[in-house]
Amino acid sequence: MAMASSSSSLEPTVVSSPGKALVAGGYLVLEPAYSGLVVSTTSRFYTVIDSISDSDPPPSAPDGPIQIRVRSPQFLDATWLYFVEFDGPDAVRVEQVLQNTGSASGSATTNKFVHLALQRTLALATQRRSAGTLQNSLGHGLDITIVGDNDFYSQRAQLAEQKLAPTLDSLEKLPAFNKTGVRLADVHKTGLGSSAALITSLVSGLLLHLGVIPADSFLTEGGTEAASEGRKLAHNLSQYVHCLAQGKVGSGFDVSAAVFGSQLYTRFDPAVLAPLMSESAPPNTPLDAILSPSNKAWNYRVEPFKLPPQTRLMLADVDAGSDTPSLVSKVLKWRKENPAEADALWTAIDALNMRLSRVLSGLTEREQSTPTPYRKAVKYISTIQGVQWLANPNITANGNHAEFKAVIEAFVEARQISEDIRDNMRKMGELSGVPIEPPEQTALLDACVGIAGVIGGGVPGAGGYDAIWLLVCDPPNCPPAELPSTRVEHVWSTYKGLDVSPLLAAESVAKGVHVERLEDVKGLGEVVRAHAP
Ligand SMILES: Nc1ncnc2c1ncn2[C@@H]1O[C@H](COP(=O)(O)OP(=O)(O)OP(=O)(O)O)[C@@H](O)[C@H]1O
Ligand SMILES: C[C@@](O)(CCOP(=O)(O)O)CC(=O)O
Repeated sequence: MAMASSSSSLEPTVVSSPGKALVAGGYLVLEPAYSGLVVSTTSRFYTVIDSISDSDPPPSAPDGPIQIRVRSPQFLDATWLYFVEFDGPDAVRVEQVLQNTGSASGSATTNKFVHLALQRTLALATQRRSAGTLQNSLGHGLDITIVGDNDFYSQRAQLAEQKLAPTLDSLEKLPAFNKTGVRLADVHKTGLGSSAALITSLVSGLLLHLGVIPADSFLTEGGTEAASEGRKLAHNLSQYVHCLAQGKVGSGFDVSAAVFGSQLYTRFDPAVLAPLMSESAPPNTPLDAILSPSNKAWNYRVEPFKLPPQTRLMLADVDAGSDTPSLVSKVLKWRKENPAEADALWTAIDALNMRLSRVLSGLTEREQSTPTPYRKAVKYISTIQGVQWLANPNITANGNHAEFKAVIEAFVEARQISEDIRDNMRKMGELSGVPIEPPEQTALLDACVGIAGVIGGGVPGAGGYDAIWLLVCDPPNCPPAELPSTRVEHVWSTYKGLDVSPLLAAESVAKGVHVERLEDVKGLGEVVRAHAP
């Protein structure tokens, strides 16, 4: 791979990556035999990397150690300072300088996700460039700001403080990168994959800023085949850092979505990371040979996916919360103890998941081949409940032809498949004693899929109590009051039994991690400058 010159310009390096919702394939996607359908979101994580300029030398002596200052301005006590020490030609250490932040608690916090991202990225950088070149790229050091769109963290308290109802309009009124008023350890996350998006944007930004990958690495789009070597390296390194920070090797669908965007994802064999999974690995552990895109052991598969035109993903944060790792361990324990029954169930669910992916992709093809019947069909079904979509015996009258009916039949099939997936995921939960779609979520989802214009829905990822997803018709030029999303919002805002709060996130059409311009991102320049050292 051609080395790029480091971006030692005064311009900051700004990189963003999307959040995610695993709409089909929870638990199955942990095994390479099965795939998961993951939608990347418009809600994104942003990393801004500035070089500490000569005019702003760090507090230590001008020729003191190289420093990396990291800030997360949305949180209290979320500033971390690191010293960078080069131990010989191919080893680098990144040590946190524990400073009294003057916080109420008086104690400095640590952040394993940030620390490991810095440490392992710089280690890889010294193995791809020379320590000397890297030291030049680092200069006095780096000033890094990381922020996530408001969706990643519950905004309930902020809405209540401003006496705003929990609606999409209210969420739009909140400041970008809103302060949470709490420490990271105390924030209510919403399940969009903050750690995966954070690590992907931070690692990708560092690789660019330090010239380890070419400046155009994230211009190409598409899945693994079309992706650049730089994007693939960012993927492998982000997967490694994320697994190390989380202390386990999950399926990696969240990092893959953060890197490549919406996709049908098939995991890599976790054995590829085994040699590196010790946090105490020596600073000069050889990373490049294992993490390089040329290492065929990275046998993940990414098939680009997008939701059908004129439909919209809706996500809700259900204020009940679940502990994903414990759900996963219980399901996998049951699967191990009941292999025959589990295999049959996994096979049935996988068949439904793959059909859902094909039917939704088939609808996109129909919009391209018969745009007018497609758009008329979406407009028609957006006004009536799913159970009535084929009820009209004269559906092909009044100038509507077979293609019109065929589109509606495809939407009916997508609806039926998502209901069948729900049935089987509930069965997985009942058999393993895990609340994957507990009764409270079933009641909420049943109420939602009965709304006119709603295609289907379910519990994303591991399920539990903390979120639901819906796919709804979203015809253009439709009065807001007649949109299915408006009807859904009303049901959510008046729902009794669970506290259901919408997220602004929709499906992102951008393909994963990409470079941003500071001035193009609403509120980002202000939040960076407001917290400049
Ligand atoms: N804005 C941020 N700045 C710094 N670190 C963050 C930020 N947001 C999240 N993190 C890091 O990510 C960790 C959360 O990772 P964890 O794996 O526990 O959750 P997750 O599965 O990514 O959560 P969710 O999917 O709900 O976002 C936090 O403990 C923190 O270390
Ligand atoms: C259960 C699992 O398959 C999905 C977890 O998804 P989520 O974190 O609940 O969005 C675990 C994994 O894929 O790593």
